[in-house]
Amino acid sequence: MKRLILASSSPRRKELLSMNLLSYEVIPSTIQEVMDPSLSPEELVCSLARQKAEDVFRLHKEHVVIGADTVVVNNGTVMGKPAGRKEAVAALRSLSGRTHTVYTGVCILSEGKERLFSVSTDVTFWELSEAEVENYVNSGEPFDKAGSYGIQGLGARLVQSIAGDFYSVVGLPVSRVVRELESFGISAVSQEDDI
Ligand SMILES: Cc1cn([C@H]2C[C@H](O)[C@@H](COP(=O)(O)OP(=O)(O)OP(=O)(O)O)O2)c(=O)[nH]c1=O
Repeated sequence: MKRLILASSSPRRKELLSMNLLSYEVIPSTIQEVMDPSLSPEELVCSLARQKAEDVFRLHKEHVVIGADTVVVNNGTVMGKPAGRKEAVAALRSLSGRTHTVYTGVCILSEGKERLFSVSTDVTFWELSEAEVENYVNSGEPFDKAGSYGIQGLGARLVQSIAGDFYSVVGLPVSRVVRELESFGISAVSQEDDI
């Protein structure tokens, strides 16, 4: 039977799959993420998701592999994870009082079959004071996250509203993923199994 492999080191993606799927294995990809400026945000996240999935699929062709990538796009600027404190502070200042878009690309691969798609979600931030930005960066939460915030954590208080899939902002549009996985013969946990 085909097993599901999550080609990701993201604890969030792991959690979101755990909430919804019977079993899977985690084998993070080792690709170097390069932000190609000639690509649209949709093309960029799809390309990176595919590179991650392909990297792991190469050695596990008998299974189903899923890769994903998330970026934040604010006023035309594509933001990944911050390189350090300064970049995190600058990113949060630039997001303050504005609406940005979070793009997550997903690639699901099995022998002879591929599904590649992206999901976009608009997120509006409250106007942030300098103290709020400093305190949030001091929490350490921004450093492993695209756009320097985590909507699922302390970052929740920065967010005024969202339009779209919350879980896609967190790193995996899990309801769409579960539906797509059905066509690969991977089914979700039933309510009975869950209780
Ligand atoms: C905007 C946002 C991003 N993120 C996270 C999701 C992703 O883990 C991360 C974006 O970086 P990615 O490069 O997409 O993923 P990753 O490096 O964490 O993991 P891998 O490449 O091994 O799959 O930002 C949140 O957790 N919450 C948020 O609100």
